[in-house]
Amino acid sequence: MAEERDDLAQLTSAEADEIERAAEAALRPRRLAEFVGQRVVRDQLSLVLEAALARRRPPDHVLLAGGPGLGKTTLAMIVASEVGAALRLTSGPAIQHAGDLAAILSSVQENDVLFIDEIHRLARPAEEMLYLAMEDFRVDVVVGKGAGATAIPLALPPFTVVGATTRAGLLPAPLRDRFGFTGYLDFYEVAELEQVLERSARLLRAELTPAAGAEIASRSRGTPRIANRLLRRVQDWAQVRGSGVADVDAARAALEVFEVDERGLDRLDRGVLRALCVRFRGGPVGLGTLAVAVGEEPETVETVAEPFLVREGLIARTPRGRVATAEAWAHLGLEPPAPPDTLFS
Ligand SMILES: Nc1ncnc2c1ncn2[C@@H]1O[C@H](COP(=O)(O)OP(=O)(O)OP(=O)(O)O)[C@@H](O)[C@H]1O
Repeated sequence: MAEERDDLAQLTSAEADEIERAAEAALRPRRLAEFVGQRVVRDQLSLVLEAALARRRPPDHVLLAGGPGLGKTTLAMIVASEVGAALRLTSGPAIQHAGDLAAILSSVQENDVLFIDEIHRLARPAEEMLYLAMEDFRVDVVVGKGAGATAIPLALPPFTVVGATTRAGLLPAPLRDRFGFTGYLDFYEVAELEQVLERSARLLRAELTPAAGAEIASRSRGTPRIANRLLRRVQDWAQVRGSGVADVDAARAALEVFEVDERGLDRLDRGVLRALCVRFRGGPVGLGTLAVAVGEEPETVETVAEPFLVREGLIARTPRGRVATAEAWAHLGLEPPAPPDTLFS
């Protein structure tokens, strides 16, 4: 019975994920000119793509590094559409064995853009196969097993790999070196997120007031995916509980329902801060211990919550671990513990 309930919960969350993905896909900009913000990466990429078009050659391999939801997949799709190429999508975790990658590579067509999400999670043998494919446009297909196995070299047509990673530091240098260009995506400014929201509201036919756009943008953790998601929740609130217009009152009410505070911190962010301050008395504490305390994977805490909390000046990373700043205590409305040497003075 409990198992059945678990299955049901899984199914509904999988369905919910599917709905979120579809909603996200509908809002993706298709051309570089529609892509808001990230001026440096946009300029660099536009140069790489224009040069490739002028030479009538596929663009150099591109690596996109940056936190979740900052636009890596969107940019990969834009690379393909700007050069009129077909896009093929895969991801590091989906490629368990070198054979999986060999199958993908051997079906690549000339000029294709092969997008590999979470490329830092590729298995080592697949990584080595990818170096060769990226550099020499060749893949060695192994036929047979054991002592009788032979590698048959297969020439590949010229194509472009676009890799995406939330953790560029984990990529081995030989793989990083095979990319002709690396674009680093950073958090967005509030004004840029306002532009993202204005465009999304237009596509969703939502009536979003500029003040509500500003309110949502300032609480979106510098991330377009979050801005779009919050917009949909505000639209829900406006339709169900409000006047239909996504105004600033609807925005504030909806964000309260969804537990996004005035600085944009969500449940996970606050959970991390609270654990750090209350349970570990402000730290220093290691990432793994902190992750266990909030019931999350260390990678989730490190890539999703921490970069934003560090940028906001709420957490500091020290060689001995994470520590809460004075601002973190103030944000939670708590008093930091007195330093030990003042206890007896
Ligand atoms: N610069 C941008 N302008 C407009 N919309 C954007 C921009 N960047 C991202 N978005 C929107 O944010 C959503 C998430 O973007 P995307 O899927 O490209 O992020 P990602 O970096 O690939 O995330 P992940 O690492 O989780 O795969 C998309 O729906 C897209 O529409």
